[in-house]
Amino acid sequence: MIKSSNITKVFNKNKQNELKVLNGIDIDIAEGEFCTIIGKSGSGKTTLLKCLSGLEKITSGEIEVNHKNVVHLDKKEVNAFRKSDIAFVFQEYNLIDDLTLHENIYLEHEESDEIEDLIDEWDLRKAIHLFPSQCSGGQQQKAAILRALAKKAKILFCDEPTGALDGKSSQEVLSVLQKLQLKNQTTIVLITHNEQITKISTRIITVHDGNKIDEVINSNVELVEKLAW
Ligand SMILES: Nc1ncnc2c1ncn2[C@@H]1O[C@H](COP(=O)(O)OP(=O)(O)OP(=O)(O)O)[C@@H](O)[C@H]1O
Repeated sequence: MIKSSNITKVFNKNKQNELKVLNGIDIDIAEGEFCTIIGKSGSGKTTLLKCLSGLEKITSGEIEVNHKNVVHLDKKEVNAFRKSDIAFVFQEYNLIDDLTLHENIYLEHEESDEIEDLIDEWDLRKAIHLFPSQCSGGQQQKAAILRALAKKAKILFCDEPTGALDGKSSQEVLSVLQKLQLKNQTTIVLITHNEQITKISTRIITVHDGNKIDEVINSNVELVEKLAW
């Protein structure tokens, strides 16, 4: 489903401030997996996620996602791929400032009962017609996750999707992600600093200084509801 071979990423290549951030990473994630990427701040996790999802161009190597080689797509093809194959939850939410949370969530997709139910379950209704600047970080993060879920993509990339959420909200969000994985076979690749999330993952990849230094297949995956948050 998501396969990378020896990918490298160098920012500002051949300039004074050249920075090698990925040093040749191989990844092979099957359909329906819940894969977490962990590692210290600055180790290259976000860059890796952006490269795997086609948001950032790699310097060398190959990436195949959903049977498409995403490295050699032209701009139009990359846009089509991003629109149809994947959804991305950004660490900084990336909501549009002058649209309400509701407008952000349904920017590209029709209103749906599933999303409306989650707006209620996640206690977002009271903020739904406010602009991002009028909302808490947690409310913005929930809206960013709902915008990604509204796409119903087969692959979901999430960069610290519970970073701004308290324990209860984290559990609610992760429970929805786990259901998508278990029932719809959605493939989830998620960056986290939260140890708990590794327990609900099928695969845990550790990145350090741009290298994959560890990979664990978890044969004892827990249900979100069974964990104490
Ligand atoms: N667009 C860019 N231009 C230049 N350098 C960049 C760019 N994006 C990231 N970097 C650098 O790449 C390195 C890795 O950053 P990255 O955001 O991938 O790390 P991370 O592991 O996700 O960190 P965190 O856990 O703090 O989010 C950092 O040194 C960062 O400054």
